[in-house]
Amino acid sequence: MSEPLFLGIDLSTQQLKALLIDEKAAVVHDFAVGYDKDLPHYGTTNGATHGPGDGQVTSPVAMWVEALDLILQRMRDAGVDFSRICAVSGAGQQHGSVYWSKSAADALASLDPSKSLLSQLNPNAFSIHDSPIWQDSSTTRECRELEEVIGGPQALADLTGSRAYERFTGDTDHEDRPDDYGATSRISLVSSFLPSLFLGLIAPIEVSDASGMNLMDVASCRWDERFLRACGGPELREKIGPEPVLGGTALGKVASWWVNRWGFDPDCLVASFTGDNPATMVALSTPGDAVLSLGTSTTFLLAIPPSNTPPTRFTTSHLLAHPTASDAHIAMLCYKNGSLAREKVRNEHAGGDWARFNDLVTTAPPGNNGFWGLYFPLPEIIPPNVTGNFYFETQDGTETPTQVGALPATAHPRAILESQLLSIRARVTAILHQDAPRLRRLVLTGGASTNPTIRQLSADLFGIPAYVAEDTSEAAATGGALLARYAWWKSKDGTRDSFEKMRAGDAERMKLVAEPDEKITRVYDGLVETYSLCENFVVDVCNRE
Ligand SMILES: Nc1ncnc2c1ncn2[C@@H]1O[C@H](COP(=O)(O)OP(=O)(O)O)[C@@H](O)[C@H]1O
Ligand SMILES: O=C(CO)[C@@H](O)[C@H](O)COP(=O)(O)O
Repeated sequence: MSEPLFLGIDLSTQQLKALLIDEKAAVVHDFAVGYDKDLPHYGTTNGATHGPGDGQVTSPVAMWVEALDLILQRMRDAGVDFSRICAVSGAGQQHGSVYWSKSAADALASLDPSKSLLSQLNPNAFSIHDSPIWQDSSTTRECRELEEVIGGPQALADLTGSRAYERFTGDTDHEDRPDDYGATSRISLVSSFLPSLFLGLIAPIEVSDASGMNLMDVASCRWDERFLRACGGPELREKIGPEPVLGGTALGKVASWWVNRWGFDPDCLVASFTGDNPATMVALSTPGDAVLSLGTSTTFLLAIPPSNTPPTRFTTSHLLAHPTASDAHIAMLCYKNGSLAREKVRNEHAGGDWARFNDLVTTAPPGNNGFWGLYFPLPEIIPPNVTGNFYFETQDGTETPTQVGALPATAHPRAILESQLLSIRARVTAILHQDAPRLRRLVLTGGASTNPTIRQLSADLFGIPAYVAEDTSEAAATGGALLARYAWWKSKDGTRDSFEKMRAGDAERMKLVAEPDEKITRVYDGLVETYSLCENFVVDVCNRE
């Protein structure tokens, strides 16, 4: 009998990725479909469509379905033996939502193996064809209304783990399309939409990803009627489906479409998928690690172990339920202006070339000769809703920044890296749980984690060694594959429980990529305050406008 494989799918902002691991968690294959490049007929920019309304950002749900059809074809063309896959799970960009029509359940239950998913599901299985995604910032009014009903931002954060954020699913605006909302039978998150396709029925939402909706009580991991009523009226309870489940819960076996079209084993398990950030934690985090995910967004993630002291809820960061441990949590900072803002600086000031960008970073010293740049091409999450580019100088030897109209062209690459990372550093101490072990490693992942200059600057600025996974920068898909393996491992013996026990025999596949230079770390210790002064200035200006 050939060795089992486990499939992890990650539907992230710019690409769909599929990764296969073996029983020892080694990566065997990985595949990707880039939305802009491989599916240009949807006309997305970096996987998204901006507008028509102010701040609205969506992705065509049909594009995601077609990406799945295409990645399966690529896997077959590369010789993947689908019958070896014992379980599938995965990850989805957080907060994005999919709206199933009233005929979706029948369409999913009767998929014809001679036809693609796209041709059978699009358009009729969906009541809304443009799925709101995490880059949306159009729902400020809904957010403030929800906070007011619940008793303010802190009260909402205490209950759901986060104050109301524009991208959070519960705050999505349905008022301007009551007919489409009325025609919706069920609402999935991206992470529950994918397993629905594998199962041939609509899957429940998973607890950690449910924490990004402002609808779930983050302590009990159950939907809360108060939020459901405030966000979607009485019918939202039905549309949202059953209570959330833990990540890696076996939900059933693959539908016959997968067996008959692609040759999956009829016993292949489908496990609950989670959000891409929680899946990244599943793949990478061990106690004492901080994870810095440099995908489209930048996220900084800390595992919060089970504790007698419940984790503090902040209105500036998120608290998520942990996907595999019902009594643990994840603290998260999330920035919208991550890779795309860096790409913009690279294109405008480094000829579109990462090597040139890196040269410019390394020719300037830490502190960038007193040149500061804060870049928010999209309305930011931290600090909330600031937009635009802001430049400062501290040239007179003092730490007080002065706003200036421009920077020397060569100063931008280092300026953006320093300001993005100092924003995180300025907030880390606050979100570290009192029982958390001292941070010993910074684990980097996502597209930009392949960049050696970004690795070194991260290690220097945080003052801890930077690591990456040995065999892939796709941590979310790896976490998904591990959740698949977890569901399969548990299914073999009813006494098996914890995810850590399953991982106990696995080799640790991490490599050290940058050691901090103490002298440079000390320079950055002294720059946190200056960064905060620049940021406060930006917040004041944007709030005045
Ligand atoms: N060498 C590099 N240096 C810096 N950033 C890079 C490099 N290679 C890729 N990236 C960034 O990685 C981003 C994509 O990361 P990825 O993790 O695939 O995103 P997502 O999972 O959100 O779709 C791109 O937007 C690009 O800016
Ligand atoms: O909004 C968030 C987290 O709250 C984002 O991190 C999304 O989950 C998108 O992730 P990437 O595509 O950047 O990995």
